[in-house]
Order: sequence, then structure tokens, then C-alpha cells
Amino acid sequence: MTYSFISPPNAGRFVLSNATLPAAAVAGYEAPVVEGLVRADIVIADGVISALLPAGGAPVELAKSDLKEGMVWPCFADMHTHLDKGHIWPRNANPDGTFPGALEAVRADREANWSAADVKKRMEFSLRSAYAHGTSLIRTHLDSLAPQHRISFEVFAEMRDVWKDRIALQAVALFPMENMADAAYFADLVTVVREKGGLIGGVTRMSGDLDSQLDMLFRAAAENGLDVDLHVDETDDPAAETLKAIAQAVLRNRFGGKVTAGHCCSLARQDEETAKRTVDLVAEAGVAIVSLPMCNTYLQDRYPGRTPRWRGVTLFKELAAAGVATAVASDNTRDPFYAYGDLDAVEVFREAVRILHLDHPLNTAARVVTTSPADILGRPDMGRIAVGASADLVLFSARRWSEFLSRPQSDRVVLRRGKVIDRSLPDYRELDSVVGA
Ligand SMILES: Nc1ccnc(=O)[nH]1
Repeated sequence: MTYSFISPPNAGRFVLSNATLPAAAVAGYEAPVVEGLVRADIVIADGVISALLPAGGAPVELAKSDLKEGMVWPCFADMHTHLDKGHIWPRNANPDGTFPGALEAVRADREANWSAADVKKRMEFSLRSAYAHGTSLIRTHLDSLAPQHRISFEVFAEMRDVWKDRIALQAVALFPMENMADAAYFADLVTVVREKGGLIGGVTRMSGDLDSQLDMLFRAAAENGLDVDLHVDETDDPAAETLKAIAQAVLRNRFGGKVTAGHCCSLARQDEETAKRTVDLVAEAGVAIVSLPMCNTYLQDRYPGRTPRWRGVTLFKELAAAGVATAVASDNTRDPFYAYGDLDAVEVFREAVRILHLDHPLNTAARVVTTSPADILGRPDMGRIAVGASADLVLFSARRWSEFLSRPQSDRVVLRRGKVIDRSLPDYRELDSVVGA
């Protein structure tokens, strides 16, 4: 077991008293808010939050764990990951840390190694880490070039079932949109995605064919009842405007499903007016945007011998201000697209606050790894603290933002259905037999 700062009672009914909650991740509770934080007693009965009461207001006869103002968050939602690629770094590193370097290293590794057993072993390792850190909802993209789509979606469906009581899993088929030209492949891909209950995705690129590709994608999605989650404009080239084309295609096709666009880095490289027009179109089309700050700072503006001059992230604040649903997520972990990471939403949040300046004030910042991604993923029942919700909570010693954001919070306690879980992280040595050391 890892060191924990507190040991809540192993009781059917108990109170987490004198807790500090991020108001943005709490529903149906009114109390004075100071920089986005509220005080409360949380009553837990049979694994469910049965009451939210003013701090110190819970019945005295109940077993209590006094948080002494420590924070309590809902379990996290990580809405853009790549569990199929995770942890291949020791086996196939990115030679220079660039985007082309990542593409090539992943291609080589996938073609040589991605059997069902290999994908499963690494995916499980990632899920165990995410679970230990306090995450309960994950969307992963799956590299879906033939024949990998059939292998990875099969493993995903098995993992979704095995993990269903710990982490709710969603999967998106990731493939270059040009490959839709191969009609047999695209039809098979859509079949697999529909059968496994996934989403259709893809990487958009500027080309004369983009609009017709998007029309074909949205038509296939509509006909098969699929939502869409795309990799968009992950480049420093201001001429990359596929986000605009996506918003236009959603409106042109009157697409009724949910659409998410990830990355959208080049938006931050365009002049104000060009970017503003796209932001407004994205809002009108109802496209949700997920920013991947850790991966973006790693891959973007990386040139040999040159210090990066921009942060790589999209216009997060402008999009949010325009009414666009926005969130942040992990993206890659220990693979050629991002050499580091452990699916720890606290790390993602901390880095996002620093990179995107979500601070001063931090009033609603907590939404970006809780309510916002849960809503975008169609799970408004998750990622929030509310009466009637499952007591899936993360307890911290930190009382205020300054304390929370200054340490890794390694001594946090995770409750699932009101019970403390074992937060031990899997040992990297377990992966030596598949990826080497
Ligand atoms: N940032 C990324 C782009 C494409 N594929 C990935 O795995 N990651």
C-alpha cells in the first residue's frame, strides 16, 4: 500500500467532514464560494453520497473522517488518451522528439509488435495506473489502420467489460482520412466500430479532398449512429484550418451526433480575425474541443538546437468564452508522441493550469478534468459530487489551490463506492517482457 494522509472508516455509513470541494465539480449544493472552493460535510451511505451538508453539520452519531479542510474531488474523466500505444517507449523511442519521429516510431512498433496480447498487457498496465490515481472514465483512441483495427477493438471490448466496475471506457477509431478512399477498408472499419460500440475518428489534413472526406465521414457516422472524435491541426502551420472545415461540415450535413476535435494547435498561430471566425463557427456547430497541453508542449515547436518559442496549445480561453465545450486530457503516455506521463489527472490538471494559465483566479478550473470531459463524453452522471452519485471520490491533504498545485498529491486517498482502494502503482518491471527495460 502507498502512504495515505488519512484513513476513512471502513463503515457502511460515514461522513467526510470539514472537506473543501471544487465548486465547479459539485452539483446541487449551495455554500459560500472562495476562489471556486466550498466547504461541506459529505455523508456516504452504502457507497452512495446521501447528503451534502454545511461543514460541521453532519449528525454527531455518524462515524467521521475529519478532512481538516482537505480537498475532496470527484473521480476524474480523462477524455483523450492512446491506451494502445502506451509504454512502448523502451521498445521504440522517438529518435528526436518530433511529430514525424513519433509517426515513424509508432508505425514500426505497431507493425512489428501489436498483437492482441501485447496491446492488452500495456492497456491493462495503463488502466491500473489511471485507476490508482483516481480516474473513473477514459476515452482512448485506437490506431485503426488495417489489420490493427480488428485486433485493437477486440482487446478494447474485452477490457471495457473486465474494467466496467472500475473505469468506464470508450474507444475511437483513429486513421488517416485519406484511407477512406479504400471503400472496403472503410466499410469494415465502420462495421467494427459499430459492433464494438465505439466512435469514428481520424486525422484531418488540408487537401482539396477534405470537404468531401468530411461529408463522407459524417454521412457514415449518421447512418451508423456514431459520434465523432477527430485529431485536428496538430501543427504550428497557420495554414492548417481543418477545424474550420470540420465546423462547416457539421453544419452543412446537419450532423446530429456529438463531435469532438482534439489538439487544434494551429488556431493559436493564426491572426486574431481568422481565429475568431473559426472559434465562432466551432461554437455554432457545437463541436467540443479537447486540449492536450503536455503532449503539445512536447511535440510542438521542436526543432534541433532551437529553444521552443510557443506553448503549442489551442486558444482554450477564447473557445471557452465563446461557449464551446472545452476540456483537457492526458493524450499519450510513455510512447513516441509523449515520452512521459502516467494517466494521472492531477498531473494533467497541474500542467494545464500552468501551460494554459487557468489560474488567477482558479474559480472554475477544476471542471477541465471532471464535469466538462464527463459531459462531453455523454456521462453527466460522472465527474461530479452530488447527492445520489456513487461515492467515487479523491481525498487530498491540500486545502487550497496553492497547496494542491505545488505537490504531486501522492498521498491522496481514492474511494470507490465509498471504500478505500489500494493505490499501489504497477511496477514497470512487469512490462519488461513485452517492451524491454
Ligand atoms: N498526438 C498524437 C497524434 C496522433 N497519434 C497519437 O498517438 N498522438
